[in-house]
Amino acid sequence: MAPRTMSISHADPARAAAFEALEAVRTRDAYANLLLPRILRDRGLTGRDAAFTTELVYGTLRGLGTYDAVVAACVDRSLDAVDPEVLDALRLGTHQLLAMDVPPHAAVSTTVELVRSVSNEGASRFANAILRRVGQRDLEQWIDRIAPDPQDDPEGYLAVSRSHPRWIVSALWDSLQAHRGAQRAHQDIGELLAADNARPGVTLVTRPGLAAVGELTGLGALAGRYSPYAAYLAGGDPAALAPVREGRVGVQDEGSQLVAAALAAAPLEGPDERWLDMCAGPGGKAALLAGLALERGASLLANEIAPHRAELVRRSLRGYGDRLAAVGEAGAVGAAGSAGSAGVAGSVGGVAAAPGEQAEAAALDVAALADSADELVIGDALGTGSDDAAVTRFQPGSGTLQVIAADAIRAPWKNASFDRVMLDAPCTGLGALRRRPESRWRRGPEDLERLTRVQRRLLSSALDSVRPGGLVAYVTCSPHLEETRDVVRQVVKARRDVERIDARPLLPGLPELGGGPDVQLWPHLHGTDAMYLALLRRS
Ligand SMILES: C[S@@+](CC[C@H](N)C(=O)[O-])C[C@H]1O[C@@H](n2cnc3c(N)ncnc32)[C@H](O)[C@@H]1O
Repeated sequence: MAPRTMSISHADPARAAAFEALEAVRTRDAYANLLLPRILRDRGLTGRDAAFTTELVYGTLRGLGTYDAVVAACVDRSLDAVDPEVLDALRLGTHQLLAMDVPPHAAVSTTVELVRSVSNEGASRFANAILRRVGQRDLEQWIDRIAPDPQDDPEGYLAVSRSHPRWIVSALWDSLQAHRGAQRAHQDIGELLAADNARPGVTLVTRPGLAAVGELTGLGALAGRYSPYAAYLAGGDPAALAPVREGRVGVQDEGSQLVAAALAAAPLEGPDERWLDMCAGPGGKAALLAGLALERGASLLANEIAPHRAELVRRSLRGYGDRLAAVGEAGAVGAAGSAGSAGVAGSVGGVAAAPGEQAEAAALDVAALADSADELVIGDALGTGSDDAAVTRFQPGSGTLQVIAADAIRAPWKNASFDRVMLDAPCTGLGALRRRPESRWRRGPEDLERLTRVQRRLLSSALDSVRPGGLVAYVTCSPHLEETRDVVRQVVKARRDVERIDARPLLPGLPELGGGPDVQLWPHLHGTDAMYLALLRRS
């Protein structure tokens, strides 16, 4: 990347940074939300320039489907025949012309300059001609002109006008229909897709026992609408807040908070001492569950197949380190020690991240990370072994936390070991498209077969792991019916020991939760990611 950075350094710095990000997303499968802060830092962009670049990158990636259709209508060849670098620049220019408050002459001239610096004089003349055509209409006029007739082809119309791949429009519409009925689905689909295109605000989560929402409202945040642990940050960098740096507060979508809290709140007969988070990386739900477990003297085992993500789980739990050390339990967090064959992630209490690392970890949007490519790691394919020694160090009922790295399909713990199990399964992430602007263009329906096979196996393993009478929460950040309702139905049907629980009363105050027993949250209705929750009891 270094030569490219140098070659465009004389172009407008904010736009050059946006171009660099777009190119990395296209060529290296980079994640914009992880990459952009580094690019901004490297180029010394702050304040308004950083905000401009961020909007340019996120907006362009979200609007890519619409913008490509507009550009395609302006060129006399297929888009495949346009130099990919020139096409990236044209996308950036189109976003400025159609969706940003940038004077048209500035949008065109700066983009032409950018093309000149990354390509040649001919390409810059080409870009100039195309962008002048783009600028002849506003977005609405372009959509009228290029999108299919909404009466003849409603999905095709929405795909172009709301910039989503058609298969995603279709999957989201099916899910809305299943949960809310045909009429509401028809009314809602446009709003849902629009919500995917709006940048979400930053939601904070207070770790129970370590911070309270009042501390955050005192710092200018607004108390969350539904989750008692949530606060909305009005602006600014969450990593700059002391409670975030200290690991007492995290960044987490309110929907993720609600499904974790629902599992903790579900009535349970018998002991309530051993909790398991089966697929815990990077640790957002584990950190909330940890606090809720500790409040009642229960212990949490947080498991994650990928060792580097188990390390993120460990970091997300770091705020509990001192408390646990003070309890002084044998085998408490801190006892797990060195890695076994499965890569035990190590102790929470004993490891202190360097200050820089802490700030970086704090700045990570855990909900965004949950959909990184790693989530498609499939346990059985990797053949990760187990670490029985690590699991036996787990001390139920003594208020301990432990992080291990193992394949939950070949669980290293004994059957019926746990009272409550969270299974936040690897999924397509279609419920969090607003957070990951590029992900809609990366996923394909072909991902589903592999994912649903893993999801079924993980859910069977979760049900084996919980004791009779114990509870399993099956959660995805996707509303796709195949990886939510269908997975649960198939697994429950194949067993005689599972009862479905109505999850709706466990999310008090939330409107429009549908007919149950499962809960599907929606960005356009609840302001959360489209989290799915099914609650199951093993009989
Ligand atoms: C949706 S993410 C979990 C997000 C997490 N619960 C949170 O709130 O931060 C799914 C995780 O499951 C992990 N995973 C995938 N297959 C697994 C397996 N067989 N065993 C354990 N973890 C697995 C992925 O690496 C990924 O970190």
